[in-house]
Amino acid sequence: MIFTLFATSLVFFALYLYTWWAKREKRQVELRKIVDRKRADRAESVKFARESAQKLNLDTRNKIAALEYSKLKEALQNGSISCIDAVRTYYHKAILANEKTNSVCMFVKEAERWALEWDEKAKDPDFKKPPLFGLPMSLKECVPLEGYDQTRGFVQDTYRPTKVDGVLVQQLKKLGAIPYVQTNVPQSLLSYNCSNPVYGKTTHPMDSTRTSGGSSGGESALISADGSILGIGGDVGGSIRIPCAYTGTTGIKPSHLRFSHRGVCGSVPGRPLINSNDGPMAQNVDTTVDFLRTVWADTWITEQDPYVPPVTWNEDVYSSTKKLKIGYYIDDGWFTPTPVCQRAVMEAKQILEDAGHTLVPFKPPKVPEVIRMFIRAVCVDAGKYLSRKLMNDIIDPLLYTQVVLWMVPVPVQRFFANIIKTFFPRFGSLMTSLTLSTEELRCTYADIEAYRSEMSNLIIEKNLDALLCPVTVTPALPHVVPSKLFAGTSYTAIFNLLDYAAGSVNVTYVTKKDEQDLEDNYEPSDPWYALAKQHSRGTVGLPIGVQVATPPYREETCLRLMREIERGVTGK
Ligand SMILES: CCCCCC/C=C\CCCCCCCC(=O)NCCO
Repeated sequence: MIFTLFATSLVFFALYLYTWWAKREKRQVELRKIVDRKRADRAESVKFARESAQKLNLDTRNKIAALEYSKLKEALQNGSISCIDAVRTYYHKAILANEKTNSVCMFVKEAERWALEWDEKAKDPDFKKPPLFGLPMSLKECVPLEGYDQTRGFVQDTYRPTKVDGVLVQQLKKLGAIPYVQTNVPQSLLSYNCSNPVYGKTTHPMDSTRTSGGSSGGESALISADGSILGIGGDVGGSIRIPCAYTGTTGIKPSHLRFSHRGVCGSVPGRPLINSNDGPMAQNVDTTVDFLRTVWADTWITEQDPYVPPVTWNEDVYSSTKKLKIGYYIDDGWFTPTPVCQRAVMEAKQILEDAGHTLVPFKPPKVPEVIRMFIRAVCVDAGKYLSRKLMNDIIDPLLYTQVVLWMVPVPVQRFFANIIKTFFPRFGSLMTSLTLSTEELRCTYADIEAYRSEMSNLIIEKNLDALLCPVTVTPALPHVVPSKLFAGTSYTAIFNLLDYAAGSVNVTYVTKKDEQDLEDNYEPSDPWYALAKQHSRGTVGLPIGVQVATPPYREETCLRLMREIERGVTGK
C-alpha cells in the first residue's frame, strides 16, 4: 500500500516536472524567435544610421568628430555646424564604437527628424537656441524614451515601447539635446557586467575579454570608444561609477531626489529606501558639470514632478575656492581593494592636498552590515520579483551565479550560511542578506535609517565636506566574474544606501609594478580575494578611477573635487 502510494506520487511528480519542463522549452523557443526578430530590427537600425551618416561629406564629418564637448556646443550655437550634421557624425562615431564593443541596443531613427526640425527653427533670426541645441546624447536602454523598449535585458519586455518620455528625456528634448542611440545593460540591471539575451554582451574597448562594467556598461563602452560625448546612465549600487572607473570615463550619481523618477522602470519596482538614480556619464568632468548646470538651472523638473525638491544648481558652491576637509579610506574593512585601486586613492589624496585641502583618515562604520542591509533592501522581496521574471525568460549565462542565489529558498540559505560561515565567513554572512519575512525587512529599513543618522553625526562631528575612496576592488574584470563577486560593490553601494552624491573620475592606469604588488602583497585568503587576484592579472594599461562622495544635495562639492582631481591628473 505504502509502496503504491509512493510510486504514484513519484509518477505524478515526474509528470509535473515534465509538464513544467515542456512548457518552459516551448516558451524558450518563442523567446528565441523574439530575440531573432529584435536583432534583425537592431541590424535594420544600424543600417539606417549608416545610410544617414553616409549622407554627410567626409570633411564635415571629420571636422565635427574632432570637436570636444564645449566646442561642439559652441559650433551648434553659432550655427557653424547644423544639428543634422552633428547627429550624422555621431551616428557614424557610434557605429564604429559599436563594432568594437557591441554597446548599442538601437539607434534612434527620429534623431534625424528632430535635428532637421531644430535646423528649420534656427532659420528664423528671432529664434533663441536652447542651451543644448543639437547636442547628440546617448541614453542607457532603461531610460524611458517614447516609442522605444526599456527591456532591461529581458526578452519578455521587448516590443512594449514606452508611451511617454521620462521627465529627464522631456527636459533634454526641450533643451535641444537629441537622443540618438540607446545603450546596453545587463539583464535585470542588478549586475556590474553588461550582457543580456536580447542584445548580447558589451565588451571593454581596451580588452574584449573584459566587461566595460555595468549596469551602465553600454554607456561607458560607447563613451570610452568615442561613440558618444555625453550620455545618461543609472545607478542603484554602482552602475554609473563602476563602468566609469573600468573604462576611464567619468560620471556622477546624484542623490536620489535631484531627478524625477516618474515612469522610470528600475530593476525592482517598489523599493522604498534604495533607489536608482539617473546621472551623466562623459569623457571628462567639465562635460558632466555643464550638463547638470544646465538641467538644474531652474525648477523645471520640480514643476513636472512635485516630489522633486526645488534644488537648483549652486554655482557658488561649485566655484568656491574654500579649502575643504575630506575623509579618505583605502580599505572599508569588508573587501580590501587590489593594490592599484589603493594607489589611485593615495594619488588623488596627494592631488587634493597639493590643492590645499585637508585629508584625514576616515573609516565608514559597519561595512559588512551595510552590504547585507544593501542587498536585502535592494532585492526587497528576497529576489522573488527577479526570479519570476528570469524564469519566464532566457537567462543570461553570465548572470547564473546571482540567479542561483536568488532562487535558493531563503530558509535553505540561512541553514547553509551557518555551515559556510566557518570556512568562508564573508560569504556566510552574505547568505543571510535576503529577507526571510516582512518583519526582518522592516527592521532592516529601521537599521538603514539609523545608519544614515550615524553617518550624519560622524560627518558633522568631524566637520567633513566629502569622502574619497576606491570605486571598486579591481580593474575591469572578465565578463563572468561580476556575478560571482557582487561583494566588490561595497565601495559604491554604501553611497546608495546613504543616498549621497557620488562620482567616479579616472586617476591612473595599471602598471607592471601594480601587477608585481598584486603578486607580492595581496593575500588570496578566501575565494573572493582569490578571484579578485586571479582576474586582476593581465590588466596593465587598464584605467583606474577613484570615488568622491558628498552628503545629499551637495553634488556641486562632489563635482568640484572630481574636477580638481582630474586637473591634477591631466594637467588641464
Ligand atoms: C546571497 C545574496 C544573493 C544576492 C544576489 C545579488 C544581489 C544584488 C547584487 C547587487 C549588485 C549591484 C550592482 C550594481 C547595479 C546597479 O547599480 N544597477 C543600476 C540599476 O539602475
